[in-house]
Amino acid sequence: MTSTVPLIVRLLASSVSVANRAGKIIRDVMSKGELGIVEKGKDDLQTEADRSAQRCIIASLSAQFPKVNIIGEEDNPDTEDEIPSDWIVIDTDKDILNIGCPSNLQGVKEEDIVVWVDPLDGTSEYTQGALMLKRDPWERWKMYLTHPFISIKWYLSLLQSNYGFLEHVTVLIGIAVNEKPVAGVIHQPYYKTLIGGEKKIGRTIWGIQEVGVGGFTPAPPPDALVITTTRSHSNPMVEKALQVMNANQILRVGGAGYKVLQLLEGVASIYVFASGGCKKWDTCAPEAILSAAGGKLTDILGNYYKYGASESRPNKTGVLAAVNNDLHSYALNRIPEELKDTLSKK
Ligand SMILES: Nc1ncnc2c1ncn2[C@@H]1O[C@H](COP(=O)(O)O)[C@@H](O)[C@H]1OP(=O)(O)O
Ligand SMILES: [Mg+2]
Ligand SMILES: [Mg+2]
Ligand SMILES: [Mg+2]
Repeated sequence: MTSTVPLIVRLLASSVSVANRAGKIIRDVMSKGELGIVEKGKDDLQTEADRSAQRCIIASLSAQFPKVNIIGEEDNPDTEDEIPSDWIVIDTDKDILNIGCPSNLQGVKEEDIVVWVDPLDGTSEYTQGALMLKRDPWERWKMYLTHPFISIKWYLSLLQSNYGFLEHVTVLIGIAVNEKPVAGVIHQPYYKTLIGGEKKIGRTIWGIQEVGVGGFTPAPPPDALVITTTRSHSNPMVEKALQVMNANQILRVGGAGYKVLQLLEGVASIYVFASGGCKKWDTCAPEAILSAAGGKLTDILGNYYKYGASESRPNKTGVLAAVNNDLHSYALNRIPEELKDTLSKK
C-alpha cells in the first residue's frame, strides 16, 4: 500500500509521527530538569531538548528518505553519541496516507524536496517554563539568577502567567518543493485536552497544499482586530509596525509556530514581526499550513520567502501573516514605507 502513496504524502505522514516523538523528547528533557542551556548569540538559546529533538527528526527522516535535503536549526547536535534506538521513528500516520495528493505534487522526487526543521520553536519560552516548574520560590529565584537574560519585568510576568508559556513551544517540520512550502507539521507538545474525561497532552496540526489542514478544525478570525507578535524579541521597529495597525488587541506570545496556530484557531487575525530574527525553519511549516487553510505569510514588504536549500537562513525582512488576503493587504498597506526601506537595507 505504502509504495503506491505519493512521496510527498508519505513524507508528511512520517513527519507527523516524528514530530510526536520529538515532542515527547522535549517533555522528557523538561521532566529530568537538566536543560543544558547554551547561548548561541544575543537572545538566542539552545537546550538539550533542541539538540535531542533535532537528532531524532533528522535521523528518522533521513533513514526513510535518504535523498531529501533536510536542514535543521541546530548546527552541532552532539553527533558523537549513538542515537538511542527509540528515537528512530519508522511509524507513519495512517490517516494521512489516505489523503488525496494534489496533482502537481504527485511526481515529486526526493531530490526536489527541501525539509526545514525547527526542532523546538519558542526556546526562550521553554527555558522560562522550566523556571516556573520550580515549585519552591527560593529554588525558582536561584534559577532565575543563573538564567541568561531574563529581566525582572519578565520574571514578574512569568509569575503571573500561571506557568502558561510552555504552550508556546512547537516542533516545526516544513516541506518545500521548487522553493515553495507545500506541506508542513506543527506539533505542540504541551497542549492539554480532556478526551472522554481522560487527560491528553500534545497535539499535531498538519497541512498540505490544495487538500487543507488536519489535526484540528480551523476557526474563523475574531470580529475585533487582534494582532499577535513576539514577546521575547521586540525592538523599536517591531513596536512601530504594531502602533500603525490600529489594533483592538495585541497578543505577545512566543514562537512563529504558536502565532500561526493562533491565526488558525481564530484567536488572532494578523501576525506582525517587523524585524529580522526569524529564519527559514521558523516560517516554512507555518507558511505551508496557513496557506493550505486560505491564509498568507510573507515578509513585511509583502514578498514570499524562498525555501530552496541555498537560500540564506535569516528572514531579514520580517514576517507578516494573516488568515486571509484582505487582512494581509490591510496590514501591508499600513506598514510605513520608511520602515520597509530600513528593513530591506539591513
Ligand atoms: N533575535 C532572534 N534570535 C534568535 N531566534 C529568533 C530571534 N527572533 C526570533 N527568533 C526565532 O523565531 C521564533 C519566533 O520569534 P518570537 O517568539 O520572538 O516571535 C523564536 O521562537 C525563535 O525561534 P527558536 O525558539 O526556534 O530559536
Ligand atoms: Mg533557536
Ligand atoms: Mg524557531
Ligand atoms: Mg528552534
